[in-house]
Amino acid sequence: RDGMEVKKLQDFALWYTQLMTKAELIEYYDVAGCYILRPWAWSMWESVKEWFDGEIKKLGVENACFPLFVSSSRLSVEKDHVEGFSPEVAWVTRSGNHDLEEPIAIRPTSETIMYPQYAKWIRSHRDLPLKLNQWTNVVRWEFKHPTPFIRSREFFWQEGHTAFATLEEAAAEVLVILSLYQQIYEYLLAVPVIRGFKSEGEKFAGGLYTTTVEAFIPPNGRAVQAATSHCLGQNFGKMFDISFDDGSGKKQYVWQNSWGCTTRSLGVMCMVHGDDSGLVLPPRVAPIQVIIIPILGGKVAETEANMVMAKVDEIVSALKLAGIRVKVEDRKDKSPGWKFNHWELKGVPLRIEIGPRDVQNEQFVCVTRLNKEKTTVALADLATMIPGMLDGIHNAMLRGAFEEYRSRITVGRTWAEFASGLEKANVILVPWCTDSECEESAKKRSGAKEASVSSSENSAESSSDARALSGAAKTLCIPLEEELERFGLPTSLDPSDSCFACARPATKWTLWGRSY
Ligand SMILES: O=C1CCCN[C@@H]1CCCn1cnc2cc(F)c(F)cc2c1=O
Ligand SMILES: [Mg+2]
Repeated sequence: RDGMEVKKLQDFALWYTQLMTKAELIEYYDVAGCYILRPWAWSMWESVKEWFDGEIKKLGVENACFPLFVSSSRLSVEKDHVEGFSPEVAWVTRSGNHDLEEPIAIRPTSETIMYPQYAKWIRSHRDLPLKLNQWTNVVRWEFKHPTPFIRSREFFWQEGHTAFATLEEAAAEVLVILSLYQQIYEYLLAVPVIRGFKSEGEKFAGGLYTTTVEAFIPPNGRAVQAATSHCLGQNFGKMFDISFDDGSGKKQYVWQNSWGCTTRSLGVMCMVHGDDSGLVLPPRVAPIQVIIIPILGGKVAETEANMVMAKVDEIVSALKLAGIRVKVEDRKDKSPGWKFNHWELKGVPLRIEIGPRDVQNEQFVCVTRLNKEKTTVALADLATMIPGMLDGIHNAMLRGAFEEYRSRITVGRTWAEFASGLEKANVILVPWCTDSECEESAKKRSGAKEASVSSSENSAESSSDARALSGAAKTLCIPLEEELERFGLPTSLDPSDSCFACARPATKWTLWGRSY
């Protein structure tokens, strides 16, 4: 009953929701769209947070904590910043059985909470740059199909909010943060992502431009925005009068950025790496990296059992000394077979099996979760072998996912090639004019009945899941040139190249696809 009951490519949505509870990451909750994050999940968020927090502190970013609540008048300071989002705002209207004078919103993001204070703190160029971040939870009352980690009404994230005297400084930081996000995914989670710019139609409307890291979910061929780093320009400076004396007595508005990465990152990792036996965890965030299972079958004499457990204790201390997160699975009421399945379901990267004969031979058996490969290792080599094996597992996971992502990118130049890429549930790199009208009509045209029906036929997306997620394609990003090179994709466009969707001249290679 405890193992996975559905295969990943058989019904991907069902596989994922089952995986969430069977791997003890999540418990479902009686408020729709909200989930309990159990220790196995929270520990991985803590690993992401520990690494990223260390990196932004190297950049001089300081953490702070602003209030959870925002008054209605404060929230709606700028119409177009909030009006499109207002259906998502959750409100507190009562305390006890008394209505509040004025309803109070729960923060969906913190610009309107932080920036009036920025205006008070920033007066002179000497007050710049101001670089604050906060690790918080936010609430957005989404109506789309909730999915653990991927889309929930409450989620955890960090939100960075920085202010500079010049656009050059802001523009540089946007890309530095974007590369840190790429490292969260590739260095910590072994998930390949493509860095790029959002189109005018997909960017954060309150900002100047938006950069993004886009991940890919092979089973249903959908892309997912994995983190975002916006250059806000002087828009919020003008909105909140965040200005400074530039030293010559002249008043200047600040140039700002804001950037965020959420617990969605954990869902993306589970989707990309999980298999029919359960989670496959990247070693750098695995709460347990090595599980030791002593093999003390019934017939083993007590003296032998004591000998094995003594050796197990030595192994544990050697691994802990090497900084490895290790646990001994020595429950008496579970069989070895049950234990193998359980820790495979939990996704622990390495399993060590050791019985009396292994101890006599001064060796142990090591099983790699990723490919179930068994190797016999000499006990003497333990402390040097294990860290290297874990790095090897990470690199193999990243390489495998990278090759899979690359294999699902169709390069097209015409609408027909674009549509056939969509039909294969791929993402498509096409020459595009970057015109917003063209984007809107191409989105509609791609969502037309015939195009969307076939997507569920060619991917593990069940029909119910296909309904929950739209069949239309949209722009995902305009990849950075170095990303096109890294993926072995075309980088240059001829002046004669026309847009895949309209007659205008194409100006940018652009990634399109269905997305979450
Ligand atoms: O995406 C980020 C990174 C972290 C800081 N914020 C930016 C922009 C957030 C864009 N956004 C996104 N969602 C929102 C939902 C709301 F209900 C609402 F009132 C406002 C927003 C909203 O401004
Ligand atoms: Mg949203």
